[in-house]
Amino acid sequence: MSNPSSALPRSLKTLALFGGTFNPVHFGHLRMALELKEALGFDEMRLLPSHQPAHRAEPRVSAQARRDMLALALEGCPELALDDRELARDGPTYTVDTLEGLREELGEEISISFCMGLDSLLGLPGWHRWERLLELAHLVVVTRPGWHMPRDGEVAELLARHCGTMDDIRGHSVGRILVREQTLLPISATGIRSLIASGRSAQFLLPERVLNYIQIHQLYRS
Ligand SMILES: Nc1ncnc2c1ncn2[C@@H]1O[C@H](COP(=O)(O)OP(=O)(O)OP(=O)(O)O)[C@@H](O)[C@H]1O
Ligand SMILES: O=C(O)c1ccc[n+]([C@@H]2O[C@H](COP(=O)([O-])O)[C@@H](O)[C@H]2O)c1
Repeated sequence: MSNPSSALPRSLKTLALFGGTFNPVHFGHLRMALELKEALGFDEMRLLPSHQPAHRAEPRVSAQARRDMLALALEGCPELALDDRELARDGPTYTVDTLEGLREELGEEISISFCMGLDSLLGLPGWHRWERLLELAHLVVVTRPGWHMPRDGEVAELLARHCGTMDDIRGHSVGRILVREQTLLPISATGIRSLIASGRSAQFLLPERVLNYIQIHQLYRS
């Protein structure tokens, strides 16, 4: 007699990572991570601050301070975790290195998803060894207002080849791209930095504890 459980689709443990400069972390990031975790049912969602962002000028605020603000923001939120492994590596922070390290640590029998806004996906062909990324993880992409799915080019081809569902992500450890429409809060770290630099208030855009940290350490003042 056949085993009925053999007909069930495979279901792996699912880990999601949401990487960013987080300079500073704000409610847009936090809501995006929490909503993704709840809506897609990831077992774990980690926020991953980058050390020396590969593709932009080095932030004036240290990686340690950006990490500390993230830790403050996550206090009292057991749904989201901090993963500060990128801070331990010198040189430019490349996602491919992080994912290779995670694979070495966790093995092949776990589904890993790297989450990003659509703006980040459009820049993917500029990422270091970008073609390797889908051999190490899935990508979960959240559409952002003002940004449109490409109709042609490398990213459009990538989407067509790897497009998948949450069932695919649970059933495979790597290789799918899930695109999700989600309402994002219209908040940006650039906007917050410029408010503070011009002496205005950034209250209600980011957690109070993070704002206090910014005030105590006099960050982002012009
Ligand atoms: N308001 C937002 N809601 C959801 N996701 C966001 C929001 N802003 C940025 N993201 C996403 O968060 C990730 C990290 O972004 P980042 O740390 O650069 O934040 P940012 O606010 O865009 O910063 P900056 O204004 O300095 O570029 C990226 O994948 C980006 O698409
Ligand atoms: O690996 C790369 O080449 C690469 C290039 C650009 C961005 N990333 C990653 O994408 C995430 C979002 O980056 P950012 O700068 O928009 O906050 C963050 O985890 C970065 O390390 C990675």
